[in-house]
Amino acid sequence: MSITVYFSEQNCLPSIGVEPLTSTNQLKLTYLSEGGANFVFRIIAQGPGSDNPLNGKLLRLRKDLSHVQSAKAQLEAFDANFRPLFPAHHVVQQELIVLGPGLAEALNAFVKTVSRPTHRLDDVLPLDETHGLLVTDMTPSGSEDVLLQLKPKWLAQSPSAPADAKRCRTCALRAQRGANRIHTATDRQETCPLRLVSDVERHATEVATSLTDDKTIANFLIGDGRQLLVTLRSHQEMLDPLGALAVDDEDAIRNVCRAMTLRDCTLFVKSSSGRIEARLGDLDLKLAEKLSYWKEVEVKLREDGWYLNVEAKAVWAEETVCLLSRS
Ligand SMILES: O=P(O)(O)O[C@@H]1[C@@H](OP(=O)(O)O)[C@H](OP(=O)(O)O)[C@H](O)[C@H](OP(=O)(O)O)[C@H]1OP(=O)(O)O
Ligand SMILES: Nc1ncnc2c1ncn2[C@@H]1O[C@H](COP(=O)(O)OP(=O)(O)OP(=O)(O)O)[C@@H](O)[C@H]1O
Repeated sequence: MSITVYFSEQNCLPSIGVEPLTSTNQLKLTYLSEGGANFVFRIIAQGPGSDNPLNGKLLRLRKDLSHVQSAKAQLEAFDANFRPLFPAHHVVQQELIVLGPGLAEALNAFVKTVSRPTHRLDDVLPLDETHGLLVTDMTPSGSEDVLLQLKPKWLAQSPSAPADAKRCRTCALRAQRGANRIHTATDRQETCPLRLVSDVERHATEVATSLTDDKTIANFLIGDGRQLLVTLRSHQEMLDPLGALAVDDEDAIRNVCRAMTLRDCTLFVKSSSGRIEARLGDLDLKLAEKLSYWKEVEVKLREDGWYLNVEAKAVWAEETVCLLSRS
């Protein structure tokens, strides 16, 4: 299932709409996926061999939800906070695209016809958004291609954790949620981020091979890709050296938001014919409204013994995954 759209350049910006203009390329959009904040569409040329000026890019369009920023604001935040932190080839690139009149209405009708997560069926595109984002397409293109999509999460311990912790922030939260039978996608991976970036090769290798059966990707994670993870870790640490519980001034809060974004971003690793492309995505700046929630999480992890693995007897389980509990 697809929807036909027309591509053109307007004042040096790419543009798509539902009305053909002079010198336009006819393209098709198919629904790829969606999250809590955005819809993601594939962009396909109309016929085999046809020119696709947007080849290698996906269309990411924001949802009509109050917590989601406009495309321009998303791009500004990305440029100001994250683009400078990593080499360009290691980041999912973003650029603006103009949305023509009637496109949002057409896409809202289109997404009603495709198979989507049931809990997101009420989500729609806003009718007054003038722009979308073109992002680097990390989906596998050939049948031999393999994609690993993972959240590296907290690559260093939380500064709010006790010094003698037996669990890192990611493992502590997983244990706490697990006691309530709640498991996020990251929890289900059952990995410890500290082990992934451990200097002890055995730890990093075990985590990498548990994340993927693809040898080229596993070797990348413990080889050339390690530098990217270590850079990510150092930005997480530098932006939040004190922990959410200790911050109160505006600059520090802004940096915690940046650090929390880097602790929740996605690493896409694509292997095509032995070649690796690795990029960090989902670098959408988190908003300061979440600070009280992050503080609350830290207080509970500390007070209820999740960091120290001395949680209440009824829910106690010996920690076996976290680096801090292993030799
Ligand atoms: O609380 P965490 O560390 O599990 O991270 C949340 C993620 O959970 P997961 O990575 O799956 O374990 C969670 O991911 P899912 O929705 O579970 O896919 C969100 O990314 C959440 O951020 P936001 O509320 O959407 O801004 C994330 O919340 P924050 O990073 O803002 O705390
Ligand atoms: N650049 C990309 N390349 C390949 N797949 C992508 C890309 N960007 C997004 N996706 C796919 O689309 C899904 C939803 O996209 P995305 O995570 O950007 O949505 P979101 O609404 O911002 O998510 P969240 O719920 O974290 O706010 C991703 O989980 C991923 O599978």
